[in-house]
Amino acid sequence: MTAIDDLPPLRDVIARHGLSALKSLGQNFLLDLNLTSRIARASGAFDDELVIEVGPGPGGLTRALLAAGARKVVAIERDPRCLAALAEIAERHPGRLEVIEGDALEVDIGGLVAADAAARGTPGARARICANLPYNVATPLLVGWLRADPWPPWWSSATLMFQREVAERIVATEADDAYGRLGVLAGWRADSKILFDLSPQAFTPPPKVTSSVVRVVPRAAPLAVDPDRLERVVAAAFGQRRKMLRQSLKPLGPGILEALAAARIEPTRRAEEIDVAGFVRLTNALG
Ligand SMILES: C[S@@+](CC[C@H](N)C(=O)[O-])C[C@H]1O[C@@H](n2cnc3c(N)ncnc32)[C@H](O)[C@@H]1O
Repeated sequence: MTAIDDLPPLRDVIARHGLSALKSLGQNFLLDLNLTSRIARASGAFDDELVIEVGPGPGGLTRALLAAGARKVVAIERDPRCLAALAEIAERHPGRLEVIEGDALEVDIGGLVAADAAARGTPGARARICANLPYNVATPLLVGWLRADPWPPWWSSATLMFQREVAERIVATEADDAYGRLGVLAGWRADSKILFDLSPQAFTPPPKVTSSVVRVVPRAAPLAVDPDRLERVVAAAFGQRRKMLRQSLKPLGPGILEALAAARIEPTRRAEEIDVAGFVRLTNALG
């Protein structure tokens, strides 16, 4: 295993701080520093950007991000047992690691990024997200980041670990079986790509499924539509995905056939056949 810093091996850190993995917190740790370095590098060149990491755990990926040249990492961790291990990393990299104890779903991460930018006199500067996400909150976190307001958002890219099945839903288009609500939201606001897979054995303890690293880059100018209304239309359409749109969209109220015509979509089509631009046209036509 390649040494990326002079901190002790992660297995020793875990043993010393009693960090037995908790299933309830989605804890599957990456202890192979070659792999954490690969994920950190997949985030791209850090230049002078801030990096946001959700769920640093014992700090394997955190160490890789710092070694790869992140100016500063802000890491949000829910498990207080991990704080002492992370403090050792912060001590070794003065001023470059800030650890926030809390639930990433509750923390105002955009506010933290704005505060960092203001303190440096670079208002509007954005952050990269890089994380081996806890699987139980990975999708809600990504959905929140994709729905950020204002847009373009506070993040310039996100390099994230997901279960392979979720990764496929994120990158899916109307040509794919995995296409659904997540694919429409991600396709509307971002460009997403699966970079590589990791087998369960890469993690301690191994999860039941294969994982994928996905890179998500926000679009500068997504098609204009109200996110809440788009979400309502897409939810209705995919709520009955095998039905024709003229049927599945009925709960949205009157005027469905007229809106479908205005959006140039045959009423006999099904949700899984409609691309992102089609859903945007339909939502705007529904008014
Ligand atoms: C899959 S582990 C990844 C740990 C570490 N980054 C690694 O790669 O070895 C997920 C981490 O997220 C933390 N976590 C779980 N839910 C969280 C939440 N809602 N907010 C912040 N951290 C959370 C867990 O305690 C755990 O440390």
